[in-house]
Amino acid sequence: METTIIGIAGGTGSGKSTFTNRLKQYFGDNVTVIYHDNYYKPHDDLPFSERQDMNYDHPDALETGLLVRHLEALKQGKSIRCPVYDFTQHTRSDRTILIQPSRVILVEGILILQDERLRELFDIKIFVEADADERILRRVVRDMNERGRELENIIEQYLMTVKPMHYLYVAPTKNVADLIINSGLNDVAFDLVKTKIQQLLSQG
Ligand SMILES: Nc1ncnc2c1ncn2[C@@H]1O[C@H](COP(=O)(O)OP(=O)(O)O)[C@@H](O)[C@H]1O
Ligand SMILES: O=c1ccn([C@@H]2O[C@H](COP(=O)(O)O)[C@@H](O)[C@H]2O)c(=O)[nH]1
Repeated sequence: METTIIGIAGGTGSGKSTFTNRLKQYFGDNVTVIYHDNYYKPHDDLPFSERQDMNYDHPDALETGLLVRHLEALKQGKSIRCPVYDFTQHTRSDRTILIQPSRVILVEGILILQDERLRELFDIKIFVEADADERILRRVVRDMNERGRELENIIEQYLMTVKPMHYLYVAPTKNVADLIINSGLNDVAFDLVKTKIQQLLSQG
């Protein structure tokens, strides 16, 4: 089976999960989704207070080599066990998820287009664009509701690491994207990518 891998990047809060999850909801088991976020390095050897202050927006924070090996295995028709990251604890959980190979694989994450090995594996590279003020506002709401964070901590992390790393490592990757999408809720972009995936699935 041929495999097409689509990378979906964008800054934090840009709407890349929203866009990816909409495709997953539409295609169900015909499409596999892998989140780079699940490949954050584990730090259970450190106390929570130290884990809280780490830079999670630098490429070195992620075990990207493992993701590369997993994508290569999926391309070869092998299943993989994907790690599961726990954002409330800032470390990897004990769980893994069994992921089966499929015709189309979506890979989502802030830094996926920054890594040359991943770029080589992607057949289509998408960047979801959104203004910085909208992204941080969404992140505040999301991190407080879903990731157990407090406002002060979100603001400090944003100014110390998230914002500078975004401009150093994430924003420049817009230039290597095949497609730049204005918002994760963009219906035209959704229809275009949906049609492309339908075409790939019908080719088998
Ligand atoms: N265009 C949009 N308008 C309003 N809210 C949005 C939009 N895109 C995403 N959101 C909301 O913002 C939050 C973060 O979006 P998400 O897709 O998780 O971002 P990312 O995966 O890029 O960090 C979610 O609660 C989502 O529902
Ligand atoms: O332990 C961690 C690991 C990551 N983060 C933050 O997550 C975002 C990336 O996730 P998005 O869903 O794209 O927003 C990244 O900006 C890291 O700062 C974290 O806070 N803690």
